[in-house]
Amino acid sequence: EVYTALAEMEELLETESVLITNLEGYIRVQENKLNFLKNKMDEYQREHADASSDITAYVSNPINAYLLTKRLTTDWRQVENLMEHDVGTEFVQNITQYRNVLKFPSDEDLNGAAVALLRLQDTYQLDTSSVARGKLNGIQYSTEMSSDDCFELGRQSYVNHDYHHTVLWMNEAMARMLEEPHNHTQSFTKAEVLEYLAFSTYKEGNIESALTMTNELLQLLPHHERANGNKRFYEKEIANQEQLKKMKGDDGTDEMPKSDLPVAKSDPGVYDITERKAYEMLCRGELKPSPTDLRPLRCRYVTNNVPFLRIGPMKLEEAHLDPYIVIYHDAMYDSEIELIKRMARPRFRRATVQNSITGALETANYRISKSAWLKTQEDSVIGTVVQRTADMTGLDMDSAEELQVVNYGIGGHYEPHFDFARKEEKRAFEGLNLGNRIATVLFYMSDVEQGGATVFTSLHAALFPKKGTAAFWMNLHRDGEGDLRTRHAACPVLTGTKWVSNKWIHERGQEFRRPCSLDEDHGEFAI
Ligand SMILES: O=C(O)CCC(=O)C(=O)O
Ligand SMILES: [Fe+2]
Repeated sequence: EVYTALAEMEELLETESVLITNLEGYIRVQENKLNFLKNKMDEYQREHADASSDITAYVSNPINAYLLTKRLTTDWRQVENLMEHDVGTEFVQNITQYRNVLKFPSDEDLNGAAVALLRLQDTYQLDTSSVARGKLNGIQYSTEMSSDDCFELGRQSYVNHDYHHTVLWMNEAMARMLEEPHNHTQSFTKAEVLEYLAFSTYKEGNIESALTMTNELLQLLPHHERANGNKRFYEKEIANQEQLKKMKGDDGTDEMPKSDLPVAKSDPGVYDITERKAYEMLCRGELKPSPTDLRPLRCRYVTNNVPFLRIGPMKLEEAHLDPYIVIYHDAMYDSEIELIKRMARPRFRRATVQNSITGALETANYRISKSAWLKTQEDSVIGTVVQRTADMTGLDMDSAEELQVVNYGIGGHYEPHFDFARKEEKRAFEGLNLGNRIATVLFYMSDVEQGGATVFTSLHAALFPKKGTAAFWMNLHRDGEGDLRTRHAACPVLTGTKWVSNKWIHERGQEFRRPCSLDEDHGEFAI
């Protein structure tokens, strides 16, 4: 599928350009054909008018008699042939051939792109009408959605049983339809929107509104069979509910739906929010560290006792103290980034996750991106980057995985996860025999216009991508146990594109560089 990475979406524009040229050609030959026929018709009309003014005189002239006969035989045959001849066949055939060579999105892609847009809408709390007007998080972009686009997004949501978004987008389609009364290319009717709206509103639990909309639909189409059936059903449901209320002696003053969700006891802003909420708030930049959290964080030049770094020390910025998370600046140069992207592009595959029970690699909606692996030996530039990673971390690279290059497409994200394998994930890294993933180095290979932060859901820390920087943290405590506080996620990309590379370093070979210890002391490691 193409929607999972922006790099592949670019190819779709090439496809579109070929299709436009083809359509232009088709329209041109159709126009030529129609122009020819129109000229013929004018000629016939002219002669015919002449003849009609004095029919007897006209046919008594032998030349006219001949010409009339000719017009209705060979000339007319030519017209008929042309009418019959489908000048478009060649162009339609072209399209069929393009399908084999050009990249075309599938229905699955359309669904993926729609779901991604809705995910962005939820995560960044974007209001429907702003999105439809091309405004994302307060920034106005040039694209707007037509009523048809809104309707299609509502329909996709409906197909996915996502009634919440169906209602939002069908309402928007309706509002836009009323604003564009002279739109002749609209592919849907008011009655259709009402049907989607009524049913989804019912599914969302509002039967009264569903009934009102169904009645409105029936005013337009009184014999609509399904709507009539639904109307009876909604009326019966409402009657049943009233009956139930009466039986319970409910006086109607307590209409709030009850919930048996636990009620937060302590500060709800900090402790009782679910991880999902924290994730989304971090992505929106709403959960910021307090000044007391920030005060001890420092920036400095480091040499890590590496001779090479003594000549050119690296810029280190502390992002979190315990667990220690640092950002290295200028960790990857633009020329290296360009080469790495170029090498990765042709090898992109949808990123997979490991099934914790079977150990099998599979795709999942909670990780949407494309990735490729680059070996250290493939190019001296990769070798340089890996050596720099060794210098930055003080860790041995022999046990590290290959460089994983990742590109996120529309709404691409990776929900909260650990990079290390937990005890129950016995089959993780099976066969490697290198131990668990002791550390992560995450290179940012692009700026991201909006969204795309890496967020640590239990630390409430967010790292916003900056091209050329690299984040580094240890995933394991000194006793080898996974550090649960390193749980992190990649927020959906709202606008722009996001490229990162992961270098995952394993336990083997680090015995002397990061000696283990029985206590789970997670003090600063050697850098
Ligand atoms: O892209 C990011 O910001 C984080 C990616 C990540 O956590 C991963 O690939 O394991
Ligand atoms: Fe990760």
